Amino acid sequence: MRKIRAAVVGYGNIGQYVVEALEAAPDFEIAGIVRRSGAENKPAELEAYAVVKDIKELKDVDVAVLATPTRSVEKYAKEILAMGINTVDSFDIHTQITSLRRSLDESAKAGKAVAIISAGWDPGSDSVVRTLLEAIAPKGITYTNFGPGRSMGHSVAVRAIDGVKDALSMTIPVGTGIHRRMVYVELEEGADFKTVEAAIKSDPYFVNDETHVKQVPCVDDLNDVGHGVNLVRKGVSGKTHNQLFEFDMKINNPALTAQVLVCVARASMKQQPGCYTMIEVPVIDLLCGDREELIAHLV
Ligand SMILES: NC(=O)C1=CN([C@@H]2O[C@H](COP(=O)(O)OP(=O)(O)OC[C@H]3O[C@@H](n4cnc5c(N)ncnc54)[C@H](OP(=O)(O)O)[C@@H]3O)[C@@H](O)[C@H]2O)C=CC1
Ligand SMILES: N[C@@H](CCCC(=O)C(=O)O)C(=O)O
Repeated sequence: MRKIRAAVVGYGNIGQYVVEALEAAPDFEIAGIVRRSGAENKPAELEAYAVVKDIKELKDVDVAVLATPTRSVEKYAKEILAMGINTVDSFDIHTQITSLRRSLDESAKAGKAVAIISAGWDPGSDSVVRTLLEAIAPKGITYTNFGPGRSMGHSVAVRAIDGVKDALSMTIPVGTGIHRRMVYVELEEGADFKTVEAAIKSDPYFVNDETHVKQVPCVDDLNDVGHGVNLVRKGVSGKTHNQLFEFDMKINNPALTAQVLVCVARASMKQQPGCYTMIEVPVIDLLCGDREELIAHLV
């Protein structure tokens, strides 16, 4: 069996776990890792791999796993799709997903490649669960309650603000799909706390939620990448009320996000050119193995 050759773009929290998930997958091999600094200060665990500044320096890449900040996804995806290489990402600004999908659909078709976007756990695997629950109880309400836990996306958005050395954004569930954001910031020398606090509260990641910003001497002393979700739908199947479904998980956030990225990287190899979200991809395509055996085992 020819293995799928994957490149990992960005070696932060998610990127490190993507490398591990690719190493554990029987049908993948790592073509290399793309970093802004290239091979400079190459981490010991990447010794066996090519670490480069530009994906063009890697050979025969089938799919690029974008483990970059969400706000950099579109730029990287457009460049890579134009080379005819598939891309997968975990873009998580929910209100911008349809416009990213339209934009990357054009790029993917032009490059004769496939993009699967917003494929982490939320958006991502939770989106598939929400879709299934809505299909089996078409009328009703779904509540997605996160945490408590570290939101990587919110923490990345805060770290990008001028004057912030490190940040941790904790998502606290207050019930019925409403969340409080507790943001812990370590500031650069001379940075003004009030200016940073105002920038955080006006960022689209935070603007609609109750947000508290606290200055701390060392974010690393507080850091815990655990997270989770309690997703509940109560609704109506046919004309029958009171159908109640619940999906619950407690997870290591970057490890789960990375595993979802790897399974959609596999699925990208089986789609026609274009851009897809996870709910548009046949779930069997996420799995490795013989189709009939999977059906016999899972159906
Ligand atoms: N949908 C979902 O469920 C989830 C989505 N996510 C998304 O994953 C994204 C990445 O999270 P995380 O791994 O914690 O982020 P990190 O900041 O730890 O890693 C991102 C990496 O991308 C590279 N990079 C490329 N361009 C930039 C840039 N302009 N600024 C900073 N880094 C850049 C860097 O790697 P290098 O130095 O090697 O170039 C950096 O380390 C988040 O933005 C979040 O939205 C995360 C969890 C769940
Ligand atoms: N996109 C999140 C994962 C889902 C949880 C969430 O959205 C949140 O904590 O706000 C993340 O980046 O960690």
